[in-house]
Amino acid sequence: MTEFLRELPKCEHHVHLEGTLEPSLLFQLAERNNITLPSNFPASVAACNERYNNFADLQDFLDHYYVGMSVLIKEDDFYDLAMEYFKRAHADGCVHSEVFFDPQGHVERGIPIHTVVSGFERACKDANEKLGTTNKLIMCLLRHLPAADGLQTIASAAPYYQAGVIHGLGLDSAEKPFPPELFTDCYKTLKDQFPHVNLTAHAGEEGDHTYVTNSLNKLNVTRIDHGVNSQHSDELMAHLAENQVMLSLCPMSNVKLQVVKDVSELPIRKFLDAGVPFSINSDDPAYFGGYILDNYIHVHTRFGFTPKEWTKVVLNGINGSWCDEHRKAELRQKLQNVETKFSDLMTDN
Ligand SMILES: Nc1ncnc2[nH]cnc12
Ligand SMILES: [Zn+2]
Repeated sequence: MTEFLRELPKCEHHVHLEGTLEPSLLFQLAERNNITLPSNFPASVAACNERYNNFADLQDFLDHYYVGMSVLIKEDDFYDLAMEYFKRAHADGCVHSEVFFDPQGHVERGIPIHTVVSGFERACKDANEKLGTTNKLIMCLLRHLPAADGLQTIASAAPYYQAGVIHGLGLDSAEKPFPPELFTDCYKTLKDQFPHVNLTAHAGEEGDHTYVTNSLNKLNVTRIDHGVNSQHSDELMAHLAENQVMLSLCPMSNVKLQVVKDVSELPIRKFLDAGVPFSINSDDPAYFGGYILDNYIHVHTRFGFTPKEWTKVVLNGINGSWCDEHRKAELRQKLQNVETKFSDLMTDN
């Protein structure tokens, strides 16, 4: 079954490039860039891994994550970070990734947005040429910063949206007490300027289901990142299913950040049965102990989806991706090839 899960042409829609910073690369970059980490930062790879098993909640993780990213200084650092992720995801059978990054976390440290985007863009191109994967960049706004800061960030990123280098806008960082409606102007401003831009937002991770509803209604997003708390509103569940609004779920993240004690407590079977589309993602894999395939395996061992159910999940991921129709058709063909290869597994319901 693991081989079947590996070979499925998986799409990842929820991964923060800064969250793919493995401790080994973090220390390597700290040395390369002469960065002294704060004295309370874990001093070794082993100490990092121990710390990563003990996040109290989202904020506790974020406090560490923002310090971790301080080792990223040069264009090559951003390139190396993204390229490591693309190689790792490819080894897991991920064929298409839509990746978040947090420019404000770099610009506020004096790193020009151009340095960040150029490094990531070059990695996207190289991954496409060398690995055959397709990749899209989604810029996120940090919701703990004022919307005015978000508007400035949007203005500074306009050339990259114009050039098609950045494809989407997201909203991340501490969810409570920063509800989506604080960023209505930011989303509207970008969408007015670039009507083809794709919109998403983190919602319903720690915030309740109204964060999901308000992201849909006030920000006009077409996708929701996490969204697990949608389960508490029947009306919202029906809306998500009827309008095929995809949730980008991150099972291992939800355990590490204490949203649930175990993946088995997540409403994944409920979403599947209700026809709410979702994809399975790694969020911040360097911090949460697993990349995309590990997340698939965690879900499989808890929910025992049949191969047919898995192909449905993967098909929903392809359909919910922001790649063009030609690429989607290619990915559907890859999925059919896997179904043929594993036809002896596909006989049940
Ligand atoms: N899981 C998460 N939720 C909100 N913001 C994030 N930034 C990185 N990971 C995040
Ligand atoms: Zn996230």
